[in-house]
Amino acid sequence: MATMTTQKVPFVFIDEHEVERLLDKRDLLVAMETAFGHFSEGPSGGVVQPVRTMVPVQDHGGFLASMPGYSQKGQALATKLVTLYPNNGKKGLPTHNGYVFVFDPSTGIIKAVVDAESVTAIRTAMASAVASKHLANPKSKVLALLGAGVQAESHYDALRILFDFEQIRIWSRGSERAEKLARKLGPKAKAFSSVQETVQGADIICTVTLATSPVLMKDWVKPGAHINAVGATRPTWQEIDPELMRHVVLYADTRDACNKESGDIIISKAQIFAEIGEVINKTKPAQWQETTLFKSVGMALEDVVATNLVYEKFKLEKSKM
Ligand SMILES: NC(=O)C1=CN([C@@H]2O[C@H](COP(=O)(O)OP(=O)(O)OC[C@H]3O[C@@H](n4cnc5c(N)ncnc54)[C@H](O)[C@@H]3O)[C@@H](O)[C@H]2O)C=CC1
Ligand SMILES: O=C([O-])C1=[NH+]CCC1
Repeated sequence: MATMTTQKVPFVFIDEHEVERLLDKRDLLVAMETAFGHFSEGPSGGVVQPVRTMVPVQDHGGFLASMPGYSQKGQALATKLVTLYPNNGKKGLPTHNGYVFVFDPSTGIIKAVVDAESVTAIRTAMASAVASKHLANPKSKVLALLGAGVQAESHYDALRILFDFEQIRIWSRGSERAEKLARKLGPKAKAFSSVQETVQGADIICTVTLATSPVLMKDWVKPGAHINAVGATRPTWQEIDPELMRHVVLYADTRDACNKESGDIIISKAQIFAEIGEVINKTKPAQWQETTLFKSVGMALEDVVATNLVYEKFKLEKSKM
């Protein structure tokens, strides 16, 4: 065996509690907006992010996703390994599990292993917040959450940074979970038993379910509303009525991934108008007075940006000890 001349620095392990403590949501909002701009700039933006690999684990109804990404301008390199097992919910287990592996881009040496469940919850919601900042009415007062799981709660946490909601309406298949979340979010939140009632008149609608067929219908959506469509990340899965998909001004986290992975886009044949990064770069307009929909399937870049912030904060705290 070859002898090593230097000792590798051991990597740190950062669990979900530390992620929640270290990750400042306002910092993440700014960092993510900047990174989306870099992504949609093309090669000069310095982002490398292939469309992820998804391995179906068919006999167990699950998926393993491998999501590497690099931001040259942010000097951040990471890869997430995450599983999606929709049936885990029925067993009382988390439906998304995994870790983000954070590397030093100058040496390729691993610096940290970070809990992916918490990172995914926070960064996905923050991507929707960035989109809502540009695509929703700034005076939005009524938020509708379809789904009452991890993403429903993190979406409320992220969006309330930007909007002063008067009502938070929650629907979930199985009303118990919606009622539980409504109690947790406080007096402005209320559980509803029908999707139509939940979304009627809502300014911002977030679809954060594990549905595989449409739950949100065109005629129920107020003209000028903004929708963050976050679930249905497989080519045969849908959350949104195809009529609605064709009727909205459609924005995406990334064209390539959404055209490959989003059943809502593939099945409806709806055309993506712009990436959110193009709106940020002002190369495409934010048509926020129209009915808009931001389709996200998830970007490695979001994990790269979020874990870089977590690690830098961790290092800063360590240096002061
Ligand atoms: N776009 C992105 O970047 C990301 C998207 N996701 C997706 O967001 C969605 C929500 O994720 P989590 O909140 O973490 O999941 P979760 O398991 O915590 O919650 C799922 C929610 O969907 C409901 N649900 C389950 N099956 C349903 C069905 N057939 N019809 C209607 N509702 C159903 C559950 O009752 C629950 O309220 C999932 O589709 C997930 O894969 C998750 C992470 C990142
Ligand atoms: O981006 C992501 O981490 C995921 N998108 C769908 C399942 C997990």
